[in-house]
Amino acid sequence: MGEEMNENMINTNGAANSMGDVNHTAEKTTDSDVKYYTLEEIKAHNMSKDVWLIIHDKVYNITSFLAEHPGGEEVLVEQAGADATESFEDVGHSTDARELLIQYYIGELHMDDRKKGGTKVKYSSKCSVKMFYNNVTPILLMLTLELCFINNNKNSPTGRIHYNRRWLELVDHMVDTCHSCSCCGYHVSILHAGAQVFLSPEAVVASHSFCLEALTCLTKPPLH
Ligand code: HEM
Repeated sequence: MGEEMNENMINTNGAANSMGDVNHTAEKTTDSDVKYYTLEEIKAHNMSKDVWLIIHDKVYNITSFLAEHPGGEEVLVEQAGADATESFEDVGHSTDARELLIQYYIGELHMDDRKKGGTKVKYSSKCSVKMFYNNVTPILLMLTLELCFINNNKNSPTGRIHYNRRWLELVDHMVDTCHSCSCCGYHVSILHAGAQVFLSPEAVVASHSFCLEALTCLTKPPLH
């Protein structure tokens, strides 16, 4: 069975990590009742009606979630009793998916079975390039839009107000869809009109459609 945490063990509770991981243990247990499971114990729960997974050194009993998983039961059963960190992160699960995890949390992977340096997923250069383009492209697009608009409408105050309204809607939308990056928790911040807006790749991707919408809107004559 799981081993109670002793005083010499490192407490991983409450530590915000760079993976955008949800902090479960602080909500579910106190320091003294964190359960530690060995890899051997976890491996035993590898059947389609009994599935435990390790994600970022945390142990989840997801048996009751199998049928609800939007990505299907099969992918979860394939990972049963093992470390699913990499597959979980590869899919690029949303913040909602990460929050869902909380209710299935049962404990921590035993310290002796943890990989040195933690289970940080190494991102391929392809992923970094994708993240760079996801984050930088819409910002450049928005700046270009703004410059074009200022250039074309400098003599039209109504046009400027119209544009500002679109811009604010755009910013609001980004705030609404603010997430930490589903693969590494990375945030990008931009400063606009005194308000700090946090962008994640997901929010940025969402903003693409808004940028295009704004572009369409700006190409129409401003409302008078
Ligand atoms: C046990 C923890 C897991 C939870 C709570 C979870 C939750 C979710 C949720 C809520 C979604 C809907 C999309 C989203 O919100 O991101 C999803 C989609 C998906 N998940 Fe999971 N998931 C888990 C583990 C995994 C694992 C280990 C794999 C891979 C082996 C996986 C593969 C997928 C796939 C392929 C999709 C569909 C993505 C798509 O259609 O865009 N999931 N999951």
